[in-house]
Amino acid sequence: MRPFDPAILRTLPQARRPLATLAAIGVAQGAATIGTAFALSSVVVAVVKGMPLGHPAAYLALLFVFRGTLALAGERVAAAAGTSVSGALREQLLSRWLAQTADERPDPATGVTLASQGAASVEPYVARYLPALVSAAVVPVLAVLVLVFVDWLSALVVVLTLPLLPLFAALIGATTRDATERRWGALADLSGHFLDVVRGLPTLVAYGRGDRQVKTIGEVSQAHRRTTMVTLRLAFLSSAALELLATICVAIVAVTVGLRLTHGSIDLGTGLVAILLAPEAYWPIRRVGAEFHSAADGAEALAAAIPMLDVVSTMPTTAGPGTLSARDLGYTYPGSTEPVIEGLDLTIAPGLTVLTGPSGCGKSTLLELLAGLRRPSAGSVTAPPTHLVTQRPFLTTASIRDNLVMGAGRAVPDDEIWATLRELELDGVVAAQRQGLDTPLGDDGRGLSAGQRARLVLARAGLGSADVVLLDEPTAHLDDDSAALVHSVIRRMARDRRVVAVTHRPELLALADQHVPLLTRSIPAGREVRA
Ligand SMILES: Nc1ncnc2c1ncn2[C@@H]1O[C@H](COP(=O)(O)OP(=O)(O)OP(=O)(O)O)[C@@H](O)[C@H]1O
Repeated sequence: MRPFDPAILRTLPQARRPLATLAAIGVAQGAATIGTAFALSSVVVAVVKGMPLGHPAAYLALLFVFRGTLALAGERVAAAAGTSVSGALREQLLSRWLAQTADERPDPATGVTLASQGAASVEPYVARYLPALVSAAVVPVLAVLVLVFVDWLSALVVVLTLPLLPLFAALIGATTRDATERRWGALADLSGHFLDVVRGLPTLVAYGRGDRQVKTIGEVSQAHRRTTMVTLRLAFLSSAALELLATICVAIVAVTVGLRLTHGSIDLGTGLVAILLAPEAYWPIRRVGAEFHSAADGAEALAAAIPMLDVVSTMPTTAGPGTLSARDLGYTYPGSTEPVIEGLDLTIAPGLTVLTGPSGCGKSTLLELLAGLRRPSAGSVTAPPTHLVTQRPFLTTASIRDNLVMGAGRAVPDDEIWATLRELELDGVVAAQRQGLDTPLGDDGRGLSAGQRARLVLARAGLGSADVVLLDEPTAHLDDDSAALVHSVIRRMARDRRVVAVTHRPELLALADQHVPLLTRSIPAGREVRA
């Protein structure tokens, strides 16, 4: 974990301007702090020597107001920068993953952790840690430079003792890095496990296995708690250590100034400026040390996210309008040694093509390869943009209308939507909802039956603009009557598009123009063309 990775400026250009503003504010704060030391010592000297207080007091008041304004501006810019950078990071991660194949994307647990907690933890990194880092780079240098002119002996003490702070901070940082990595891993485990349990909750409860998960989640949470406590302990200890060190260093300056004051080798004003300036040289570095712990998660998340944003991904399918084919296609799942598909040559003719084959032979995998969602391990796929309806189609928490027109890429008039719904006998279901097409759907289409969901995603495919529609078991959840209706819609859809459907239903097979039976380990068992 580096204190600052310049890659953040390249990958997240939104960070450049606020960071430059924060740097400018940091320099101004440093200058104002030095000015305050002079003004304060003038006030004290005036009080001690009975001189007029007016001017020094006015300067001091002005400087306090100026510093307050700078602090307010800094807080505002930092907060805005934190939110905008973490939002931009989340957006870029998601759009990058969407442009990648399923094999290249991180596993769901890592992805969810990085895009949620990871992106959120970048906020304190940008809003608190980076401004502190800028101050630490600017203010001590300014303070020491001024001290050289004011009192070179105090400057020498500061220059000799100051490096101890970053040295200690670096030593503590090295330990923190390992603890943060462990904490990050524990968090990803917890998120992944929680995600799996929430997904499988109905099944677990139905089989009376819910209680076991309570125990497992308890164990994973305890592991996360332990790693978090280690990080917190380190944070408190290191803050205390840096605080102590800085206090000792300031005390050395104060003692030397005090001794010289009693010997009369230095005047009160100079001595006071030296004593007031010395802490300003140490304070910004102490603050970096303190902020470092709350920002460590953000730095870790950025270290994980930036390489993902740098990956340039090309879609595995070559767009060829009017052509949908595979040549010597092979596919092996990552981490597996056994290919699921091997040496597959396939040309999909216009009309309706039905893929059949025993369970597990790779039909769904083949559809994902044709859709460009997976990168072939061997051979190639040539395909125009496709619309894939999977066995577990995606419905989002938006209105029915938004879910329907998601793949259209154009403004779809309501008449067309209702006509498509009517074709699938869904118009009654939607019209019965209080808000009609504007009715919001819950996660995963909650509020609709499995059969209604299957018909809704078919309506979405019908409204879509892709030339090729790939359907994975489109009638698996439907009764015979609904299946017959869906089959006739698919048949009509295949009049002006290429439709490839995976099915176990002989009724759909009977309507096919082309039949591609696949054997185990998807080698075509000879092609059978019906029409
Ligand atoms: N993410 C994955 N990682 C590793 N192996 C996988 C993955 N998904 C599927 N497989 C394996 O690949 C093979 C083909 O799976 P696929 O889902 O393509 O079969 P299918 O023919 O569509 O099956 P079904 O008719 O039961 O839906 C199976 O043996 C399956 O275990």
